[in-house]
Amino acid sequence: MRLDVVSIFPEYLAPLRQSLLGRAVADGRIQLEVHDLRRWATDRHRSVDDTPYGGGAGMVMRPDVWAAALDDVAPAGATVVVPTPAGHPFSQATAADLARREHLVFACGRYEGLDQRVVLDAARRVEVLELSIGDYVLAGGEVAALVVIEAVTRLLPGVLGNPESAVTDSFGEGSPGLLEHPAYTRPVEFRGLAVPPVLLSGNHAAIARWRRDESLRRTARRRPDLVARLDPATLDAADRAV
Ligand SMILES: Nc1cc(-c2ccc3cc[nH]c3c2)n[nH]1
Repeated sequence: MRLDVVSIFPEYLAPLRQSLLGRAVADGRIQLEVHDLRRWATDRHRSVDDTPYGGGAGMVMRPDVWAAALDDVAPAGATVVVPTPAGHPFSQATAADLARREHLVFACGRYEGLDQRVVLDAARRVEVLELSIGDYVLAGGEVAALVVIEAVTRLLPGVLGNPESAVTDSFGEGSPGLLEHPAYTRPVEFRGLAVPPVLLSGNHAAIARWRRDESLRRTARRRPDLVARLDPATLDAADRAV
C-alpha cells in the first residue's frame, strides 16, 4: 500500500514513522510520503487560504493550491480521503474497505476546511471519500488522518504484530458489533483486586463463555445502540440469557 498525506503541518504526521507502522515504512512494506501543501502555493507569501464567499468567520483553503497538489499526488486509481466533521462516519468496516486499496491520499485541511470544489474536481478522476472520525471538531485533518491510517494499516498482513487481535478486537470481524471483553495479566492479585477465577481455570470452553458474556454485558451497558443493531441470528441461547 502507498500512502500520501498533504498538509500545511507535515511534522504533525511524524508519528507515522514510529512503532510497527514505522517499521513497515522503513522496510518498504508500506510506501509513505508526506507533502507540505505550500509546495503548490503560487504567491510570494505561499498563501493557501482566503476569505469565505458569503461571509462568516475563519478562512477557507484555496481550490487552486489544493487542486494542483492533488493533480500531482493523486493519480488515477488512487483514493483520496478528506477528513471533515461533515463526512461519512469512519468505521471498522470502512477501515477494512480502505485496507484493500493500493493507494490512499489524505488531504488534511485546516482553517474552515477545503473549498468544496477541490472535492468536486478530484471526484471527476479519482474516488474521493469525505470521512468523519467522530462527532467532535478538531482544529485540522491531520489527527483524523493519523486515526484512519492506523486503523487501516493495522489490518494489513505483516504490519500488525498479532494478526489474531485484528479479528478479536472490539468491532473486529470475529465479534462484529460487540465491545471487547476485559483483559487481565500478571500478577494474579493487584492492590487487592483479583483476576476472575475462570481465567485461571484452564477450562477453555468456560473462558470463551465468560468472555462472550462480558462482551455482551459491556456492550449492553455502554453501547445500547450496538445491541439494537445486533443480528439476532448471531446470538445463541446462552447469549440471550446474559
Ligand atoms: N471527525 C472530525 C474531523 C474533523 C476535522 C477535519 C478537518 C478539518 C479542517 C479544519 N478543521 C477540521 C476538523 N474534526 N472532527
